Amino acid sequence: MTTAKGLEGVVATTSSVSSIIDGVLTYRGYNIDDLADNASFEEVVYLLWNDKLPNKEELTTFKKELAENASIPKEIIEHMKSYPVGDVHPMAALRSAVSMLGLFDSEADDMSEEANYRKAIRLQAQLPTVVTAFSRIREGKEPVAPNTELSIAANFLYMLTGETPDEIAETAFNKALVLHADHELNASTFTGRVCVATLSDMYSGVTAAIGALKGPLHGGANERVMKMLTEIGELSNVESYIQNALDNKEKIMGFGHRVYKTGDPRAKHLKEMSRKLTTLTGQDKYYEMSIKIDEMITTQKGLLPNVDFYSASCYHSLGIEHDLFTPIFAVSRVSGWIAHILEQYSNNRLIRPRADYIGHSHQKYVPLEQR
Ligand SMILES: CC(=O)SCCNC(=O)CCNC(=O)[C@H](O)C(C)(C)COP(=O)(O)OP(=O)(O)OC[C@H]1O[C@@H](n2cnc3c(N)ncnc32)[C@H](O)[C@@H]1OP(=O)(O)O
Ligand SMILES: O=C([O-])CC(=O)C(=O)O
Repeated sequence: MTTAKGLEGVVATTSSVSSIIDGVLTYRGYNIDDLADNASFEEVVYLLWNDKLPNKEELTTFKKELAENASIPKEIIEHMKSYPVGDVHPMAALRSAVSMLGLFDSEADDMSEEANYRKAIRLQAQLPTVVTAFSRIREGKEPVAPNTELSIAANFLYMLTGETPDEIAETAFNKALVLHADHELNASTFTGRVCVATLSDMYSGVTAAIGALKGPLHGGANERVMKMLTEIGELSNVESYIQNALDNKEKIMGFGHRVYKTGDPRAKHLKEMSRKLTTLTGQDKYYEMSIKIDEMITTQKGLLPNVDFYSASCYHSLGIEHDLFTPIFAVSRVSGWIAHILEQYSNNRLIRPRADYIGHSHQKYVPLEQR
């Protein structure tokens, strides 16, 4: 048996959802650069699930289906109100609420293709509502009901603040959602696929994936990037802060990637968005600090920024609480998780690798009273 620590380089499945080939990311064969510059998030979700871009009529119907399914059961809102104030991370709240959504879905265990598609719509539509409702509840405010006239991007910001966002904010947020939607066999997607490969239900798969995304080596890195920028505080502090972290062999959040060694193609879009948004909102110091960190890490470690690095200053400029950054990742990535879950169901085999046993052997059982 050969072992690959962290399954590095192991090809665990075939997939036609997204690809990373020679550093180029595509969703269903469409280059991410084209999608980021031109597509709505809803178009991308449709593409991921249906293997084709929607025409106008299909998109209108799809958006309507999503809008009509965005409300969440009042019991889930009441449940969120009972969480210990100040102690609950929004990713933990999201993980619990998504699991709970399954309790209120009478089709949760219906594994037919039709029921799975209806659940996909409900999950995609409801995740933004859960995240924004939790954010308001912990601030002592009532959740804002989804507005069926708005796009997913605009609706998220609307439900968060109670105000319809301007075009700049909506466009930027839409682009961020497009860029985060799918990413081949990343850790959370793999987790979701492992879960449903036992023929477990979609809610279990998405709940498991949320748990995997939460970690700082994966989706949780974007919140940590902002923590680092906040701790640094000023451009003049970057050098000593980063040098100290590197000397102490600490990992710098938002840098490095298991697959990309010549750069994450999403980062340039987020870098430009960060430049624009920080300038517009008078927060340019966060962009300047990010550029300086980027230069230092690239020069000293040869590591490049990943999707989580510049997204942090983007979301900060949009006035979003820092611990909501990873839940926002989930609001987008649920589209990719679902595409992979549907692909797994359509050609399933249990995922069960082996472990190379390195523990004790030939141990002799000693009765309790003799130990
Ligand atoms: C959406 C996403 O999930 S993108 C990734 C988000 N995560 C982060 O930004 C967290 C910071 N980055 C990392 O921890 C890593 O680069 C990962 C987890 C993304 C990829 O890791 P792997 O491919 O497993 O590389 P691994 O962690 O083994 O690192 C290899 C070497 O590079 C170093 N390294 C990797 N990333 C970093 C970093 N961000 N800062 C400093 N050193 C780093 C490691 O310390 C290690 O050095 P060593 O060989 O001297 O021990
Ligand atoms: O692919 C990965 O390992 C992590 C990543 O960038 C993502 O999930 O977007």
